[in-house]
Amino acid sequence: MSALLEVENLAKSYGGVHAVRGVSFALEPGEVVALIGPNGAGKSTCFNMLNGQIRPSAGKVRLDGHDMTGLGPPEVSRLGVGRTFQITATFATMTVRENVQVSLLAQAGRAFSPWRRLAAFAVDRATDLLELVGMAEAAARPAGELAYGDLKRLELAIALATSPRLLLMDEPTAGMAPGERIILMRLMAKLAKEKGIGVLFTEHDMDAVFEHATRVMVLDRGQLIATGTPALIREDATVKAVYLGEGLLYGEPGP
Ligand SMILES: Nc1ncnc2c1ncn2[C@@H]1O[C@H](COP(=O)(O)OP(=O)(O)OP(=O)(O)O)[C@@H](O)[C@H]1O
Repeated sequence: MSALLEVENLAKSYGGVHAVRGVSFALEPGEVVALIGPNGAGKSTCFNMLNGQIRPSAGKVRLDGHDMTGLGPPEVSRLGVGRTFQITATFATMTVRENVQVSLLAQAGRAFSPWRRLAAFAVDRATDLLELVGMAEAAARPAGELAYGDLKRLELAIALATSPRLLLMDEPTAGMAPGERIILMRLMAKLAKEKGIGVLFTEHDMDAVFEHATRVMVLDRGQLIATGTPALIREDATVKAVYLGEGLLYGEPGP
């Protein structure tokens, strides 16, 4: 049986710059996998290839055994790959619920139009999703009024509206207060476990990585240099060497 996500020898070059080279891994339903690495390691390029924003120079990406290499973001999304971004992508003047409804509408293959009555579309489903992320009470508020942590939870509901089997999360806790980070990461882990969603996330906060990832993959200069449990990665000599001086693995300042 094939894994949920299979990545085989994925590569992307820009002229002479090998942003990503020979990256291979698999991800199973319910797994929460962190993709970490120093600045410029190739994390964003990998993500952009997985959701179809960038066409790979070489390699294959399969979802449930179906080749999705080279497909664009709408097709990739329809196949079941959701994504949240480092900079949240919501409509500020719409209510929290309407933001989720727009995503549900798009998922149903219907474009948003001012003539269609958005207010009546899939209200229950939108409310269920907001409940799932703990945002039901804010349903009628304009998204632009939300605190940052709440906005991230709304963004998660928007991504879940596409019924993803694989969720790509780009630095999910960036810019959040420590308490909010814990809430979001626990929610992500719970959703993965309960709904069997595979999660791949990038993160600079190593506490979040070591506490919530079931597996950690380390990229350096475009190549995977280590893969393993958080405990193994924390003690890996090669990984330590890559991060030496950045003080990232243990939250200590560099020399
Ligand atoms: N469009 C592009 N043209 C040329 N080089 C690029 C382009 N996009 C990325 N690169 C290069 O590819 C490498 C990987 O970049 P990428 O943004 O994927 O790294 P990253 O791990 O996401 O970094 P960060 O943690 O800083 O976001 C870098 O050397 C970067 O300069």
